[in-house]
Amino acid sequence: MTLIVEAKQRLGAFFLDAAFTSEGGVTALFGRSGSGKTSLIRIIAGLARPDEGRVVLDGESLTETKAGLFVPKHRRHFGYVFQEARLFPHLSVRANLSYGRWFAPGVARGESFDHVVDLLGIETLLDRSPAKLSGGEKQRVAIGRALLCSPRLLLMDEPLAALDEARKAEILPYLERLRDQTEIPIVYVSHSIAEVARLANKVVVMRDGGVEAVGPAVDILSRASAAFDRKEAGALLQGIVESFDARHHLSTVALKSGRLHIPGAALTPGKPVRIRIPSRDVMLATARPEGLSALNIVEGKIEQLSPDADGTVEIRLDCGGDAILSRITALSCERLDLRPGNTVFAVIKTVALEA
Ligand SMILES: Nc1ncnc2c1ncn2[C@@H]1O[C@H](COP(=O)(O)OP(=O)(O)OP(=O)(O)O)[C@@H](O)[C@H]1O
Repeated sequence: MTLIVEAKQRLGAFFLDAAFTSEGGVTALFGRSGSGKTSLIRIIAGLARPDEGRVVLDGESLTETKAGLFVPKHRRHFGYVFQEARLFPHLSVRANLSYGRWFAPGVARGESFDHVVDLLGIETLLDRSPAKLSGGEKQRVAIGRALLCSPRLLLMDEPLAALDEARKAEILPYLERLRDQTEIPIVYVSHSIAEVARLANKVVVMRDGGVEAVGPAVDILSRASAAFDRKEAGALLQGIVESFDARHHLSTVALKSGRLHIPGAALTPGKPVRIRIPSRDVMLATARPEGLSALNIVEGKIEQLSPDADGTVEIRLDCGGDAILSRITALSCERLDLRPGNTVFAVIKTVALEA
């Protein structure tokens, strides 16, 4: 699967000028509110025509302004999931799901009804009406309906934004299954680092209508960027579960830089996992600390210091090939006399497991 997107469009005072390609999996369009994510996904969907540009899926041009070509939305055979589930209130869940089938092209390979119901865990909801579903359940049904249209591409615009944290946590594993168990490529719009860190293979960072950065999730999310919410910024690392200590409820995950101990869920040894370390939860020490309750202390070399106007500094460490970010005050940075090339010890307070 190859998707090529190039678009220039003037929208009032806003100018969208963005391009990216996707090779399948989940491609996240990530950026702050107003950066142009929805405008770009509307162009991919065929809901809007760019002033200049093209959308090409597997060699087939769907939008090609130079040639005056524009395939309308309903003939693109894409699936859509929006922030609000938009189910038909007068139809049961089953009828809502079956509705999608009407729009599936006759010869489409398609997911079977039973498989989609199973994938999304909605079997017990089939005879209910949408009014009797929670927000998370409605959204799972909306995803099911989109899947049953046998889409060539699934476009998801902030599908979790309207849900509270508990509902988000409930639905994320289903999105992971969707990514891992179907071959449908997904373009996923979000401004949440946690969601993108968990789901995306590739990340396109949008800023002021343009593409600020594009690349594998693990690389992009570990970079300092103005597009990231300060509270959420941090490093994303890839590791393998080594062991689980049932007595202490602690998993050990092997990274390039060593091992991290992660409290909570029992993880299966051998399983690849993604780990996110928020930069504000990483303290630095110039000597290996002793007598500290923190379980995770990693040695690294300072690669880069990026001071901010608010009196803090983001420090990027190279820890044996893994990048770890730390945000500390400019005063601490001065007192410790931190400079590029120095060896330091990162004291990690929290580690979030993303998959
Ligand atoms: N039809 C339009 N006319 C004028 N301005 C527009 C139009 N559509 C979008 N804009 C402007 O373009 C900018 C980008 O909007 P867009 O909805 O693409 O951003 P976004 O990144 O999806 O934001 P959010 O995360 O808040 O949904 C905004 O400043 C918006 O006001």
